[in-house]
Amino acid sequence: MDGLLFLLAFIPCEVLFSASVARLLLPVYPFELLSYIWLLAFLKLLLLLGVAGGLRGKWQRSGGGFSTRTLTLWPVVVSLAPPVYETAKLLAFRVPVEMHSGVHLSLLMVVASGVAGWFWGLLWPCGSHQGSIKDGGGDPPEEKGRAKAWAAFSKLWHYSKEDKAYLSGAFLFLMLAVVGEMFIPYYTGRVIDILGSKYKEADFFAAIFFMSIFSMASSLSAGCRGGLFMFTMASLTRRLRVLLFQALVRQEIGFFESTKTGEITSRLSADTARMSRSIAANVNIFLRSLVKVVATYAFMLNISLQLTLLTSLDTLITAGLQTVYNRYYEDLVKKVQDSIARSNDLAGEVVSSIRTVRSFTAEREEVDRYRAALLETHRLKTKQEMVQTLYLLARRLTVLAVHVAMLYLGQHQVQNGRISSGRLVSFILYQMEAGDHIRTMVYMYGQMILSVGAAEKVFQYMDRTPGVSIEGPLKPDTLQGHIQFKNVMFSYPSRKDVLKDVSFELKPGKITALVGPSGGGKTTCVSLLQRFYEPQAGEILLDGRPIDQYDHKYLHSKISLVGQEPVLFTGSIKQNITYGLQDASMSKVKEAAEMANATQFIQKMEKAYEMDVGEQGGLLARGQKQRIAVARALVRDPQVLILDEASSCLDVDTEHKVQGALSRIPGLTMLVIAHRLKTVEKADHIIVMEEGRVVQEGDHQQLMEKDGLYQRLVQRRFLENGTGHRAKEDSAEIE
Ligand SMILES: Nc1ncnc2c1ncn2[C@@H]1O[C@H](COP(=O)(O)OP(=O)(O)OP(=O)(O)O)[C@@H](O)[C@H]1O
Repeated sequence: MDGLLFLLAFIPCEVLFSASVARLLLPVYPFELLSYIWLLAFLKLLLLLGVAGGLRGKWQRSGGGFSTRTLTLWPVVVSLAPPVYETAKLLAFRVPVEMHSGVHLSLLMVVASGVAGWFWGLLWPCGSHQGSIKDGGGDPPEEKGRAKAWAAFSKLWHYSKEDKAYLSGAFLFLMLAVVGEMFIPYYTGRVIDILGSKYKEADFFAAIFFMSIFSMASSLSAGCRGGLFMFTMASLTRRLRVLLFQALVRQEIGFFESTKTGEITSRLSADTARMSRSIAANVNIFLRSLVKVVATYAFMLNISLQLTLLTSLDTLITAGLQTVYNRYYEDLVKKVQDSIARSNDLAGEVVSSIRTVRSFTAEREEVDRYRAALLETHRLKTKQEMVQTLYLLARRLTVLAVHVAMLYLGQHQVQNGRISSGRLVSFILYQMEAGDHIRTMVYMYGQMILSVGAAEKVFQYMDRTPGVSIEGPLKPDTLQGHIQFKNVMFSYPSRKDVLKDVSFELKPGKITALVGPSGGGKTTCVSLLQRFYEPQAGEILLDGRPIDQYDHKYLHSKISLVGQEPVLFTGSIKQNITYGLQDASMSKVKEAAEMANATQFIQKMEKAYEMDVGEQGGLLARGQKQRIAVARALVRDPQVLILDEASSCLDVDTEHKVQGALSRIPGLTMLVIAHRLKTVEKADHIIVMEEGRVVQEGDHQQLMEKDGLYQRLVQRRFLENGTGHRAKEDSAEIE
């Protein structure tokens, strides 16, 4: 229906113009016929664009019809083809301008362009919107995708501006290299002609001389062009990586939970490299090929029009084959890459959890899983090779067929004296080059779109606004460390209602303990206090001001956290204690280590504070890691200290010493999450949480007097510890 409506709207306009207006006004038109043809073409273009606009509006409302591109391209092609043809004919062959008009011609034009559009759509299904009449359904998703890809490409271009000078140099050398190369087949043909006819030494040496000059100049320019493009590519990759990393580390914690590490690292490594390649390498090769194709065709047209037309047939078939192949092959490449990534992920997961694998004797299952993943990759790769082989076969057969036809026609033209044999050789050389470059162009175009796709993904991360803003302005000189949770509600993206209307207070100079069954929401409260997430309702106040109004760096220097699993980084003990600080003195480091009761074991080490802790602190025991983590929190003189199960790996003596040292810090607000009774009962205030709610509050004495969850938790464990074993009592846990 849409197609019929399209024809019903366009055919009358076409007929009106070509059959009536065209003839009617001609007798009274005072200027050249060519200008009349151009004038008519523009008038017709305006009319057709108006009709197209009407159709577009109708289809936008009803949600059907053809794409915007088709509705623009069709009027442009149908209107401007005749004047362009007449002008080219006049300029190239000095043939007088003719006025082609009439109903039959108009109908023929509409039908011919319709068939061409249909054929185009068939040959390039993904690009059907570029020219096919019927693309059904407004702007298809691929068109939107491609438009987005081009938007990403122009953005990438923007990031390359810093290398403008190098890129301009590269383009200049590109043109020089192409111009030089273009003359080589010409002089080859000329040499053959000189040798075949009456031999003139001067002509021969002149031809050889120019050929050498052009060869040398083009080789030199090609080298400079390649070098400059590669240099641009390397610096663009580096710049993009830094910018992306900068954007990544600003994202909220939820982003890292919902995005796989492999995906982030592949954006950082593979995608950034691929996108800069699209600017440097792909654009370089694409442009080189484009310029070469245009130049080669100019030379070929100069030699023989018929032979050039025949070559165009080869070009069309080759380009069609390459496009179809590209789409299929790229799809396969993507599948192979995904499959390789899956097997790598699998291997990485097993290696990093080898202890678990070993203790559950799952080695055999893991090897089987890895083998299956590799087999899938192998299957896809075999398919990829097969597709490549079939494509090469089809391409070679086409090239061969066109060559035979060209030699046949060429031989006729030489026999008829229309071209010399030397010029036929030149033509064949040009034709071979043109074919190669058209294939490269189509391939590179596909690669550019593909790499622009990678760029789009990278820009998605680069432009992402962090879910939790870290731009607060507050940096007060003094801070009390008074914290209030007021009716806080919170859900994780993957888990609803984790905190339900939670309200409590942490007072300066006091130790508050957060206790309760596992999964009650204790660590979640800490995460909100650290601004890893944003609560959905309620507010968290620090000294009466919403916590999100504080400056990011300031807030984290005032609120220090020692988490459940102390995370250390590769580097010395000192570097780990001063992590994130630029100006911590050695005496401050030693003081913090002393308070964390870490001095003793550090001094026993060969290099003391300079000792390397290994990857993720792997060379230290868990208790030692925890003490370094405590020292790291204390070295920044926090006003609020959060210990989330921070002493779970410390022996009771050590914990006692650490707590003693901490209690001597004046005005420190301390929040302790612990399962160990000895730790909890010393707290000034205890908050009991269960299933995301605060169910009880008070000190140990008050809570023990009430018949509630706290009492039950304590009694349960106390009964267990009632055996009198000291060791057991030490590890007595509330839950
Ligand atoms: N990052 C997360 N994404 C989704 N759900 C989470 C996440 N972290 C915790 N949860 C869920 O939220 C709930 C509260 O977890 P939370 O870690 O705050 O409890 P907890 O009281 O600290 O437990 P534990 O004492 O075992 O550390 C749990 O049901 C947990 O499964």
